[in-house]
Amino acid sequence: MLKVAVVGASGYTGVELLRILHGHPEVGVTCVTSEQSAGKRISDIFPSLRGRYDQALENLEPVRVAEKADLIFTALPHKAAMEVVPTFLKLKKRVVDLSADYRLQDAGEYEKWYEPHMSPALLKKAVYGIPELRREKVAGAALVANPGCYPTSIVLGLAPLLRKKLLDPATIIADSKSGVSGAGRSAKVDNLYCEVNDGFKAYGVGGVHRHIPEIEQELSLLAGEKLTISFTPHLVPMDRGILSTIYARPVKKVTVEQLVSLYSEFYHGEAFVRVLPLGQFPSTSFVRGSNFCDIGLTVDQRTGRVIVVSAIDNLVKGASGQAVQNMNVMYGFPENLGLEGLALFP
Ligand SMILES: NC(=O)C1=CN([C@@H]2O[C@H](COP(=O)(O)OP(=O)(O)OC[C@H]3O[C@@H](n4cnc5c(N)ncnc54)[C@H](OP(=O)(O)O)[C@@H]3O)[C@@H](O)[C@H]2O)C=CC1
Ligand SMILES: CC(=O)N[C@@H](CCC(=O)OP(=O)(O)O)C(=O)O
Repeated sequence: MLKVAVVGASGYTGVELLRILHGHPEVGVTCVTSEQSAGKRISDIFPSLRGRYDQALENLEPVRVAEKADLIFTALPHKAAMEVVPTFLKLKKRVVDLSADYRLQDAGEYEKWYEPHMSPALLKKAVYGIPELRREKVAGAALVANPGCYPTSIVLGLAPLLRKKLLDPATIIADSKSGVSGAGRSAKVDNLYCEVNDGFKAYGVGGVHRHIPEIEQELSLLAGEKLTISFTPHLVPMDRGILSTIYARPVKKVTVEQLVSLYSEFYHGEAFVRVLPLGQFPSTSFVRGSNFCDIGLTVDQRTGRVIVVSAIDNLVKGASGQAVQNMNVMYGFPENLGLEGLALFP
């Protein structure tokens, strides 16, 4: 039995990890932490866990956490994660970090978009964990940087076209919409019911969202050249889900049939990427609660642009499901263990 700790278990991605790990036959959760609710039972905060996870939330004391677990999921805000991850690694524990702290390879970029990095040497050692694209490196990693939710939907959405160098890399526009759980569980006026329930808004407009360097890093690696993108996130009145609509100009004429066959081949054998048949496009409802990324494809006949629509659940393939998928790869478990049975809502 692999002993795991969920650090930040009182947050949305933390409780989603518990939901998923409950169905994982190889894992026992030996430690859960919280900042404000230490001492309370986790099932008092999330009553759906009653009878399954009733243990007390602990304060985050890294050495104590490390004593109790072999693998630690850090489901903390950025900065809080890099305050503890180096200690876990020093104590020879493996870490899947759900925050943004180890996703960028370049400390200067991290400082530009976030703040000065506290353990820049670890940026080179961390593996950006999209298993479909980097399975072997994930398998041997001590520290996996679990990707952001928007980046997951965009990187999986563009990987086949970029690897085959079929896109003009200067023409990519990604327009993404997220449910409100993407902003986390802590109280913020912008996320109150009356602020979000009856409207649909863009935010981070004009190339300022902190996921931009992460998306550009990964797309540039796929393309084999440095590229920039236009990215605009939107907040939608729903709990969960991300839908990204991505536009780009192909370098040569491509048909819809060719696109569907390119993607079907690229993702052949992947448990969690579903390329939809010609003429079909995903909805966030298709992937709700599951670890799937659904992708629909077409070519705009008037402009010649390729259009990719990808849908994920931000808390599952966009966070905790992908984290468990990474864990499965790291420990040699079947990659879909504990993930296959997640609800398929009709
Ligand atoms: N929500 C999403 O869809 C996604 C989130 N992520 C990333 O995953 C991480 C977790 O996100 P999410 O679960 O949404 O966040 P939440 O705000 O819902 O939860 C954060 C958790 O961290 C704890 N915490 C906060 N600050 C500290 C601190 N200084 N020391 C110790 N514990 C602390 C909180 O405890 P308490 O409850 O006591 O405040 C809570 O358990 C973030 O980095 C986020 O950006 C990544 C992909 C998707
Ligand atoms: C709706 C919403 O607010 N979403 C968050 C992204 C959540 C996320 O996954 O970001 P990190 O993992 O990189 O922290 C945002 O736009 O900041």
